[in-house]
Amino acid sequence: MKKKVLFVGLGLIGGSLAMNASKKEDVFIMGLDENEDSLNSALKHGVIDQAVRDFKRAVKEADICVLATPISITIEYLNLLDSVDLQKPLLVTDVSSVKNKVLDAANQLRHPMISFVGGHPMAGSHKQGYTAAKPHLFENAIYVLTPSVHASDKEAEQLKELFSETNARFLTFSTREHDEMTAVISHFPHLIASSLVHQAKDWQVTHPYIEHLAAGGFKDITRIASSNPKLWQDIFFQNRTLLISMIDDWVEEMGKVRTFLQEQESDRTYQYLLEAKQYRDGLPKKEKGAIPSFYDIHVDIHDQPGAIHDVIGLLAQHEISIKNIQILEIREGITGVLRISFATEQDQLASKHVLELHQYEVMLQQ
Ligand SMILES: NC(=O)c1ccc[n+]([C@@H]2O[C@H](COP(=O)([O-])OP(=O)(O)OC[C@H]3O[C@@H](n4cnc5c(N)ncnc54)[C@H](O)[C@@H]3O)[C@@H](O)[C@H]2O)c1
Ligand SMILES: O=C(O)C(=O)C[C@]1(C(=O)O)C=C[C@@H](O)C=C1
Repeated sequence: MKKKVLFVGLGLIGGSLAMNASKKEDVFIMGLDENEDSLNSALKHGVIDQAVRDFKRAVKEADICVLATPISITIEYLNLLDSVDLQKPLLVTDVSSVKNKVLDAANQLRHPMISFVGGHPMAGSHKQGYTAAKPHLFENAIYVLTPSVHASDKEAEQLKELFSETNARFLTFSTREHDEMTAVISHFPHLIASSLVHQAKDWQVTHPYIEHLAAGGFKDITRIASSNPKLWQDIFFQNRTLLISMIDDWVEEMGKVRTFLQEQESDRTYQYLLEAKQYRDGLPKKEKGAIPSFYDIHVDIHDQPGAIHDVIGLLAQHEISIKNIQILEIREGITGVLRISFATEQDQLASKHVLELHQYEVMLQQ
């Protein structure tokens, strides 16, 4: 018999995960989303087998429930679970970017049929909604698991199996470790990106031309400031305490740099920049994932004649040679994805640049 999986929230993350789970022949997917357009599209594309609207009724039928809504809503759904008259075991997971309050709610569940293993795929985008979902979003990404008190390795293995098509790499951390690391590497950088945009906006009052000078550097470092503010408001408040202490550390750090400049300490300034460069350059580029990767990019293309030819043609014009090309996904009526491999990082970056100049959406696979 097929395993029944209920996805609550079919946005960027829920939709992308459902696209992967739907590749499994032994899985029947139910989808629930307050956005009717997302539900209908997911049904039409075969990403879900059934659209449902009543959470309590649907969750009774499910073997696994994936909560992929904004974090505060995920907690509301978790709080409903004890009042459901479950007749069979239910494995619940989530995708929330902050784990503390989610795990508090999960650990408080008393229903003997429920087990909970928290999940957080460490990949995403500044875009939102089902239309931004992509099956390859998590390829070679880290997928953090944070088990609750109501879970064993068996349940974690079930999730790894359900999401094996993502080609993500699963790692288990405690809630605390997870929230501290994501505060440093994801949430605080987001806050800084937004603050840099505010600074530019303030300067624009006296320097109206400033927006036209925004080139690669500013755009690279502030891309994430274009994300959904509602989602990030939720993330900031869920990880509020850690973020406050990181703001204090940052102010102290800036004070240090300010002194270097004030006191004209050019050697220490150089050393500061050098150490940052060395750490940044040393970040792992190729995590060993399930797919052996070269220097890959993923390019979104439209399902229309000549689409692949156009991409290859552009790269050929710029004398960038391709080592391998693969169609990852083309479903009728939705964007497809090409994976293109290069021999060198230089070719990888050059191809991204060329394709983006021609309005293609390109993701570097690192
Ligand atoms: N965006 C990212 O980069 C990213 C990455 C990893 C994890 N996450 C986490 O994933 C979760 C979802 O984020 P997302 O980026 O997919 O957002 P999203 O806005 O793309 O998707 C959220 C979905 O939840 C639906 N929804 C909202 N309220 C609902 C309700 N009460 N009942 C049913 N459906 C409801 C929305 O209609 C939408 O389809 C968040 O918890 C976030 O922390 C986000
Ligand atoms: O790539 C982006 O746009 C993201 O912001 C993705 C990102 C991140 O890397 O910080 C954001 C939030 C998540 O919880 C995981 C991943």
